[in-house]
Amino acid sequence: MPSQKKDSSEQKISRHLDARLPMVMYRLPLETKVNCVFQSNSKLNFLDRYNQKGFIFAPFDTDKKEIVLFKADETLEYHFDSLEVLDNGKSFSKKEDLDFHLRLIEKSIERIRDGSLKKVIASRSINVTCDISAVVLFKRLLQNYPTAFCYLLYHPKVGTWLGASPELLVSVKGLEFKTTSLAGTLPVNGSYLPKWTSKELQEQQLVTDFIQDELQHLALPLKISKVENYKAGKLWHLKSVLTGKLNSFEQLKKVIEALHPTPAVCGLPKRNAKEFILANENYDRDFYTGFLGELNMSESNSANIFVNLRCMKLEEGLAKIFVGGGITIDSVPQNELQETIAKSSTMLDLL
Ligand SMILES: C=C(O[C@@H]1C=C(C(=O)O)C=C[C@H]1O)C(=O)O
Repeated sequence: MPSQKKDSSEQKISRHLDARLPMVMYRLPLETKVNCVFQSNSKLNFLDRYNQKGFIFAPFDTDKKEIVLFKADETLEYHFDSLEVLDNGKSFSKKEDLDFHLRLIEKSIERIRDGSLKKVIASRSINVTCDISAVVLFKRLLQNYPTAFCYLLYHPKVGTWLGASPELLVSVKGLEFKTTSLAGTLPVNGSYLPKWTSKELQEQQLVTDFIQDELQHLALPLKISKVENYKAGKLWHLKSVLTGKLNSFEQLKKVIEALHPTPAVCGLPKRNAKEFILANENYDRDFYTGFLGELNMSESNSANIFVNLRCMKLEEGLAKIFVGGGITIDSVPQNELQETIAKSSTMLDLL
């Protein structure tokens, strides 16, 4: 793109951030176009109808906190040039409680053994010192994760969040909709394909079955693809794509309410898993494992909503990174702990 246009985009973004006004920058998977949404006042708006236009940001616990809507008072697009050199020096210090997380995993397995849960996602937060600007971190995200949904958002009443999500919650175009079942994690090992065990295959199947059950109540003719390997940064996941047709765009609300939080980020049965998470994790998930994305931005009756994973919240001199993993009857605690360490590298590699 002509550098003059890019400079003016960057100036606009800096001016908006300096004025402490709400804004979002995001790039859809495999695209180079970066979309910017600027809200012209600092009001905290909440979503009431899914036919509104803007960018939505939902917490994990939608019973306690509402879904934030960034209004698109002004929008701007530019193309990210991946040849920008964005070196990082890697100097940070990390604070995390690995023992607590190991105990949480063990407790999760106990609950699964006693029959009150079938699957639960145990997660944790890691505090890392960070004095890099949010915009620079966002550029590194764009450069490192071309296949992810990358975003940076700021709202004076919500904070600064950024992430590279591998997981589509739901996309709609006209009445056609798509969702994904993503679960099971193994580290990428050179050019070798992942060797899945029954643990990962089963935990991903639980997610697919849940989506199928939930969406059947909405009378959607659902097509389910074969399970495939899906690479997200340095991790492999198992993924199926589920597609169907809505009766009307208004059904999107019901679809999202039926799906969120899926057993990829919460567990089964949904209510017991959520209660277990809220009672036993030692931090507030806030917007991690919530969902976010564009609503009616490119055309009417369209949406591209992702699960808020591989993300962090920036605070004064600090990055809070959030990571979790699915625990099932076959989980080995040390392996599950290692999985969260591997997942944390998606954000740590930027610092
Ligand atoms: C919960 C996270 O990831 C989710 C859990 C996965 C798993 O348990 O294998 C895989 C992908 C995501 O659905 C996370 O990245 O924090």
